[in-house]
Amino acid sequence: MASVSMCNEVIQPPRMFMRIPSKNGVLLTMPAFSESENAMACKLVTAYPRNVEKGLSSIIATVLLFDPDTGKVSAIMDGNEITTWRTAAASVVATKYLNNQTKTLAILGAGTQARSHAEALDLFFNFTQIRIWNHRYERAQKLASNLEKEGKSVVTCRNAEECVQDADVIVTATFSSSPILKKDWIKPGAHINAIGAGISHHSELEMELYEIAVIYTDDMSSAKYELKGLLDAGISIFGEIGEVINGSKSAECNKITIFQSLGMAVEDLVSAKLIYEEYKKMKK
Ligand SMILES: NC(=O)C1=CN([C@@H]2O[C@H](COP(=O)(O)OP(=O)(O)OC[C@H]3O[C@@H](n4cnc5c(N)ncnc54)[C@H](O)[C@@H]3O)[C@@H](O)[C@H]2O)C=CC1
Ligand SMILES: O=C([O-])C1=[NH+]CCC1
Repeated sequence: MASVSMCNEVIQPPRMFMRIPSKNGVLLTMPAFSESENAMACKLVTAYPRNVEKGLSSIIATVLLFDPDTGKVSAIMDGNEITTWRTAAASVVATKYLNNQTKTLAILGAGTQARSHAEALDLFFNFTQIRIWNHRYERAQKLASNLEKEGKSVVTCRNAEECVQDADVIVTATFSSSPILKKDWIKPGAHINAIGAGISHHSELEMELYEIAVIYTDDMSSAKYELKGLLDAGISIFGEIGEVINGSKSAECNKITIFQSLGMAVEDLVSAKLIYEEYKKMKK
């Protein structure tokens, strides 16, 4: 039986993955309950990297919000925007605690998460420069031109090494199943938000980088399953971002830090509850 992340007030079992190899897709079910919010939800989210060729999002999510007192469904809502922004919001928090230099932001990837990370991180840290690399260069150019319309200073790079050189904060947000970020390219003290994945959550960064960095994650009980590849290779996860926030773990800002984001159901839960409450106010 899988262990359940159950602090005093949140119940969040490890999510279920149903892989569909013939379609190169995966369906995840992500339930959570919060005592203090008196809220219960379950996100259903699919990841189909090849959807891009069909003009669809590669991540498609739906959130069911329940009345926690009866178990009755109170709302079914689109979960794409929730997933897009709550993931970037978690990276903003990680960056705030794990980095004290925020001049240059480098983003590897140019899809939905790359965009939300550029916007959310820049809103909070006001970078001097944002650099973008993507394996399809035209997509990097397209994202850069959209961000420039919002008045941001953006540079596109032809290779990932050039993009991350001397960067203070790095985001990886791709479907790459082989490393796109290497240890030797990164300056001491840089902070990495590792968001994306191919087959496993930790495929975007080379193993040597994990070996020298201090690794944080969002949920240790999920990490036992979803970061098994790292743990089996003898690499340890230093702690949760929440433990840095509550002071029980240190923020090793002078070292290379990695926030290995998995995505938590409780993030979707609180976002969905907020949206539902705003919706009810509007209907009055
Ligand atoms: N940690 C979390 O909570 C979340 C993680 N994700 C992950 O973030 C990643 C990006 O998601 P989205 O931005 O929604 O997808 P997207 O499809 O909008 O963007 C994907 C990006 O990866 C690039 N890419 C695709 N295959 C690649 C390859 N083999 N090598 C290098 N680059 C490649 C694409 O060109 C594009 O720039 C995915 O791995 C997804 O599973 C998504 C949502 C939440
Ligand atoms: O937390 C999340 O929603 C996801 N994590 C990886 C793909 C979608």
